[in-house]
Amino acid sequence: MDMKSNHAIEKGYESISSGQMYEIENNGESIYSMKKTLMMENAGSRIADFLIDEFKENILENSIVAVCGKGNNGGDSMVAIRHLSGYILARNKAKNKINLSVIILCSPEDFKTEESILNWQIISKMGSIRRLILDSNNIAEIEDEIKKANIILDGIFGTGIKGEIKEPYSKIIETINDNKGTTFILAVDIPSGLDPDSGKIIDKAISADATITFHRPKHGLLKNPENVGRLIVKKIGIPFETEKGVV
Ligand SMILES: NC(=O)C1=CN([C@@H]2O[C@H](COP(=O)(O)OP(=O)(O)OC[C@H]3O[C@@H](n4cnc5c(N)ncnc54)[C@H](O)[C@@H]3O)[C@@H](O)[C@H]2O)[C@H](O)CC1
Ligand SMILES: [K+]
Repeated sequence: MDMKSNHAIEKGYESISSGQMYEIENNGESIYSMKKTLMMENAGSRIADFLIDEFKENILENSIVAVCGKGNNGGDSMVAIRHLSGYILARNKAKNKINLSVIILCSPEDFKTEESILNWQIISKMGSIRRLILDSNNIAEIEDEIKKANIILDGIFGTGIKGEIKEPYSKIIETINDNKGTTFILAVDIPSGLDPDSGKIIDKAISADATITFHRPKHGLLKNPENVGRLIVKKIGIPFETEKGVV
């Protein structure tokens, strides 16, 4: 669903707070045994489907770069790249190296959740995907990869953003924004650096062409069209019953 404006809010897509979203996710896992790995898989596949739908055959040639933080926002983005790799390789048999890369702005040991560790393990075994890792690649290489991208997945921060943005995240956000106009910037869940509830820019934030968010929009996404761009909301199979007592 595309939210053209704040008024086109259909039943079941009314916005919620990030706290309510975490409660719903935790209900999904604790009451309905819907592991977060399943939620992440569905989120990542919705991102891939959106890009395939948006770019059609051009997706085969585009350089797509996922810029990942160490939280589950980065995890969603890694899932998306895996789905895109399968789609592109199936159509590009001649090419064994496709134009997909994953940049992780941390060291692999920094991944904490089962779901993001698992998705890094999968990605790190896929020869079709170029990987740049902050603690082994220098910032210039990472910035160069970002500058060459036709499509950037902003997977740096989602609802877990807190306080001042530390380096090198702040610089990377700037580098991504410098590409606006020549690169399609898709924010995963929340434009990184935006407060998910107030929509305020904490100190620096991604200025996205579009934001794809999961389950329901968070309040802040309806308050900052400048950074959010086109808002797409995708359900990811979390049982509706998880909202009982929360929404
Ligand atoms: N809503 C759903 O159903 C699902 C949401 N998913 C995705 O999960 C993220 C939230 O994941 P979480 O790990 O809680 O937070 P982030 O990915 O945003 O991680 C933040 C990460 O960054 C560090 N950090 C926070 N503030 C700063 C800062 N100011 N400077 C530097 N570093 C910072 C912090 O330590 C964390 O590690 C949500 O947005 C969705 O994208 C699920 O994957 C699928 C279901
Ligand atoms: K993001």
